Formats: sequence, structure tokens, C-alpha cells
Amino acid sequence: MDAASKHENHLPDLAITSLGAPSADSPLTEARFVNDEERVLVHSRLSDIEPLIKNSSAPSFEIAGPRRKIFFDPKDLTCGIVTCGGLCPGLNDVIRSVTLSLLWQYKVKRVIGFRYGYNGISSNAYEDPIELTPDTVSAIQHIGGTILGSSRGPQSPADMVDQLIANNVRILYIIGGDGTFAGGHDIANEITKRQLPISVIGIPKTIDNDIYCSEKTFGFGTAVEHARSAIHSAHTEARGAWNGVGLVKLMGRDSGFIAASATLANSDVNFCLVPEVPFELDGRDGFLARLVDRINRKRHAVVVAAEGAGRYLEKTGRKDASGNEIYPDIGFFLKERIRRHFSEQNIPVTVKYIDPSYMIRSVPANAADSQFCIQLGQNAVHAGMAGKTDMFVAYWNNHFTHVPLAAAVGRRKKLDPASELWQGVIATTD
Ligand SMILES: Nc1ncnc2c1ncn2[C@@H]1O[C@H](COP(=O)(O)OP(=O)(O)OP(=O)(O)O)[C@@H](O)[C@H]1O
Ligand SMILES: O=P(O)(O)OC[C@H]1O[C@](O)(CO)[C@@H](O)[C@@H]1O
Ligand SMILES: [Mg+2]
Repeated sequence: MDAASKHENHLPDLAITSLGAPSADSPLTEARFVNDEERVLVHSRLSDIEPLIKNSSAPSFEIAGPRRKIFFDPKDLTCGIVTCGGLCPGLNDVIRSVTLSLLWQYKVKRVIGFRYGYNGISSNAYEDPIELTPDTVSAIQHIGGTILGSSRGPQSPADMVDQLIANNVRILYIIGGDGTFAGGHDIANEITKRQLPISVIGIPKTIDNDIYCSEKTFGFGTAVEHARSAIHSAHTEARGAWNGVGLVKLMGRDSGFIAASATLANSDVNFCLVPEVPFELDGRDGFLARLVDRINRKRHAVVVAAEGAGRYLEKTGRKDASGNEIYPDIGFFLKERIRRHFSEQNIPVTVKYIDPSYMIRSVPANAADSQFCIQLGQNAVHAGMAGKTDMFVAYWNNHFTHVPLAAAVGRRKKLDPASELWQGVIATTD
């Protein structure tokens, strides 16, 4: 959901599923308990809410937080954690937060970590699950990546549920993106089919920040920070040559949030290309003509291209193991086209191409992301202990919220060209 779709009427179903009525007292003693009737409005502008309130139909999310009554008995409880998809700063912070909150706050019996994504929950697992204890997670927040490992590629939901039963897991915490949530929703459906008391709780992870119904995802801010230093280098290189062009490709498969935010965070950028805003390469108003104009005026230029901007080039026909389309390399393509265009016009040019690639996502989380990870993890634990299932913890209008996994399956949050973010980019570039 982006700024524009906040104002649409076609919202996904936001009702949260529970395994049953929670009946035991929470062991938490000093918590500010919330209840399911406390809701967070989807809309935040008065002009949007007023007509909806008159019809008693203002859409809202269930609020996250500790419940006074819990569903599971902690002393018999085993919980599992899995990390899937691409790496992201903060994965270890979330693993640590979930583990310590389960063991210290709720005093559950056991926490295990499945290795290398959904493969680790299958009967063909590369590795057995590992015990997660206060000792094993004590300093992991200082290192990038995930101590559990990750993977892409499908597994059978029936097989995964069999393995959850074999490991006695009653709450499964899935840390991942839209694909992971699709997989988690399949697992939850299989659990419902077999009428098992097993909960599936998601925590949204992706540097792309493209999870529907969540304003931000952990790791995004850290990735932008590192993208910013690549842009700084590109600017230095561009200024170091007469007619210098610094070209930076940034990750962002289907959404241009990293490119747009890094552009605003480093206002030396002159052109920002994102998948949501199609661009012409040739012609009088095309990118290449505008680049020549900029070079003639200033003798240097900085171009930032999101990986997904390459979707307008020819199709590669290739997909990754999870079925995500692989786009042609926009960076190499632009580098060659810029050189050719300037050469055809007899204008000397020096193009320095920087692809920071995995360097922006394999790093440890920054302070803001670490804080966010801790809170996401804690709220995920509260939701699981209360017996919620088939949902993920999100962040919306300054609150942590509960969102059905199904709401984020098959949808991606996109950069809205009318948004303040993109309008800010337009105002600072060229
Ligand atoms: N439609 C789907 N149904 C069931 N499982 C899926 C689906 N899409 C992806 N998965 C599974 O979820 C896991 C992670 O998916 P994917 O590789 O797409 O990453 P992701 O969670 O979207 O994260 P990111 O895009 O940030 O890397 C993989 O094991 C994949 O097979
Ligand atoms: O090379 P990998 O691991 O498939 O990851 C690349 C993809 O991962 C992401 O960073 C999302 O996690 C995308 O921006 C990018 O397309
Ligand atoms: Mg994804």
C-alpha cells in the first residue's frame, strides 16, 4: 500500500485470524497491555477519514502489542525461526529480539533456528535446525547477514508442516519479503486444513521496502545509507573528469524506493531512474539528450538507476529460484548507450560506473534499523503468544500493527509518482 492506495477503497481484507480464544494469564508483569479492539487507522488525513467515519467504515489495522491473555503455555512451547530471500541489514537483530523475548519475557521452553530458508524446514534440508539460546544470539546484532542462512526456491507446504510437527514447533516466525509471506500463507493454510494449533507470524524484511501495508521494512534505511556513499564516490569521480558522468546502479527489483531515497539523501544526483516512472532514452526530451545538455552546462553529471528500471529493456527470459523475473543489467546498458551517444555527437565523455550491489545489504544494521528490528521482533512474539496466526507485524501511522499475510501476497508497494518522495526527487535533480 502506498500513499495513493491509502486513499483507495479496494483494500485487502484486514481481519486477523486466531488459533482460538487466549485463556491463560500473560507472564508479563510490567507491560502496557493492548486489546484487539484498539485499531490503527489506515488513513491519516482528516479529509480522507471524515466521510468514512460518517459511514462507520474507516478501514483500520489491529494494533500490535502484548495481550493480557495468551494462547500458548510457555513452559511446553517450542518456537522456530526462519530467514528467507535476499540478505538484509538487521536479520540478526530480529533473530536475537525474537529469541530473547521468547526466552526471557515469556520463558518459553525452547527456540530453534531453521537453516537456509524454507529448505531448512523441508525433509531435504541441507542442515539440521540449531538451538537458539541467549548465548548463541548474544552478539549477533553486530554482524551482517543471518546466522541461520537464507535461500530462495519453493518447498512443499505439506512437507514443511510435517517437519514443524516433527520438531514440535508451535509458533513459526518467518522473516522475509513478499515471497516468504506467500510461502508462510501456504503453510498456514496447510495447518488450517489439518486443524493444528500452530501459528505462523511474519516479520517484513527487504531492503526494497516493497511490502504492502507496511510503511517501512527493516534494513531499508541502512541500505540507503550505504547507497549514499556509492553516490558520493560517483560524484567525486564525475567532477574529477572534464565531461565526467558518475553512474550508480542500486538494487530495487520492482520498486525504486532505495534509488529515490538515496537521491534525496545525496542531492548531487542529476538523474534518477526508477521502475515506476518509464523514461525515453532517445529523442529530443529523452534521457540521453538531457544528459548532453547537463554536461554542456556543468561538465559533470551523476545518474542513479534502480535495477528494476531495466525492465523497459529487452526481456532476459530468466527467473531466480523463487520465480522472480531477472531484468537486464541497466547499469552496463546505460554505460554503453551514454558512450555511444556522446561519441556519435563527437563530445568527449568519461563514464565511471559503480555497482555497490550486495555491499548495501550485507552490512550490519544502523542504529535506527536496529531499534526498529528489536521492536518488530518483540511485537511478533506478543502476536504469536496470543495465538494470532497467518499474519505479519507491520508499521503504519507511527504504530506497530497486525496485517494478514494474504494482504501482502501478490502485491508490492510501489513508489507513487505523485508522492512527496518522488516530487522531492524531481525538485532536486537535473
Ligand atoms: N508465490 C509463492 N508461493 C509460495 N512460496 C513462495 C512464493 N514466492 C516465493 N516463495 C518462497 O519464499 C521464499 C522467499 O521468496 P523470495 O526469494 O521471493 O524472497 P522474498 O521473501 O520476497 O524476499 P526478497 O524479495 O526481499 O529477497 C522462497 O523459498 C520462495 O520459494
Ligand atoms: O542476487 P539475489 O540474492 O537474488 O538478490 C537480488 C535481489 O534481492 C533484492 O535485494 C531484494 O532482497 C532485490 O533488490 C534484488 O533484485
Ligand atoms: Mg520479494
